Amino acid sequence: MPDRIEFPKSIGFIGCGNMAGAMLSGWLDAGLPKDRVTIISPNSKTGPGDIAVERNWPEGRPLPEWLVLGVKPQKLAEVADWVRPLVRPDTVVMSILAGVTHGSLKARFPEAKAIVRVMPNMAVSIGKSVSTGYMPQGSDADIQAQTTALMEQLGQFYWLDSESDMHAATALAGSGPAFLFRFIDALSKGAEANGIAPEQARQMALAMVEGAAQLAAMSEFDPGTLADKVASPGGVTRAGLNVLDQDEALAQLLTETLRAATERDAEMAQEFS
Ligand SMILES: NC(=O)C1=CN([C@@H]2O[C@H](COP(=O)(O)OP(=O)(O)OC[C@H]3O[C@@H](n4cnc5c(N)ncnc54)[C@H](O)[C@@H]3O)[C@@H](O)[C@H]2O)C=CC1
Ligand SMILES: O=C(O)[C@@H]1CCC=N1
Repeated sequence: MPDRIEFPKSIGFIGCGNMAGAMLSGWLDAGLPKDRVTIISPNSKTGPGDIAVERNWPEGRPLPEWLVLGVKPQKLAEVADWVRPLVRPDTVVMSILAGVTHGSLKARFPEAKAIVRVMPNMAVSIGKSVSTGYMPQGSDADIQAQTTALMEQLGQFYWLDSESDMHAATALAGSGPAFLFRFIDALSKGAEANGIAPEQARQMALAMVEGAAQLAAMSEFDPGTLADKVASPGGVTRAGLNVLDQDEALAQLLTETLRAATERDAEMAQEFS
């Protein structure tokens, strides 16, 4: 468990859907007091922790110290015009938007004290994300430290030196859970095809992945070595690994998967910045 931190006195969320909502849940669990949070979003009535969702910044409420941008990248242009007045010289803007560059955010919110990009994943809600962050060199060290502290409440956190690395980091750590969910689904369907009842196949596939991931995380051996430890010569596992390893089928598939996601993130940087 990370140390308990001093949360900002006030945090606003512009958009609080799947991802920003999961971050907020994680922070509430980590001790962020609800009364420091303001959520603005057009659709729902309440957000995580039953916090009321507002349509506009509530009249008379002091502007937030930190403002988390949680809308889709496609919405940024539309949202920026009315969000700009909420951003003052003492506001830190945290963006979770895929692709959208620091420079573009700076151009939209020139008054901000600092702009920080972070790329979380959905496991923030259980404190198990692996997230990355980017701020240009020479950025305010205190803000960087506060960002680290905030993000470490949600799992592991790594700063990237180069913003362009955010593309590959987003593909691996941001999108990665979706790839793994597909993998679990495929394992489950494979077991079904071999006669295991669907619900049991799903539960077994999930439990196996959870156990294997924890074991790999705790092990002194790297995953490649662990795979070989499971496989007896001429045995069951080797027969399966031969399929995955034939012409490096799985390695190639995942390389292509990550390349496609990385390239899309770079494209989005052009489209939405
Ligand atoms: N879903 C994920 O696993 C991850 C998503 N992200 C980023 O998080 C951002 C949000 O993605 P999701 O949470 O998946 O989408 P989402 O659709 O669940 O959330 C977007 C939220 O923005 C709200 N919204 C729409 N128009 C708005 C407006 N004009 N003003 C205020 N709020 C508005 C929506 O009502 C919704 O609650 C994206 O920029 C995405 O790149 C980053 C990492 C992982
Ligand atoms: O799919 C997306 O664009 C976002 C970024 C990473 C996860 N979801």
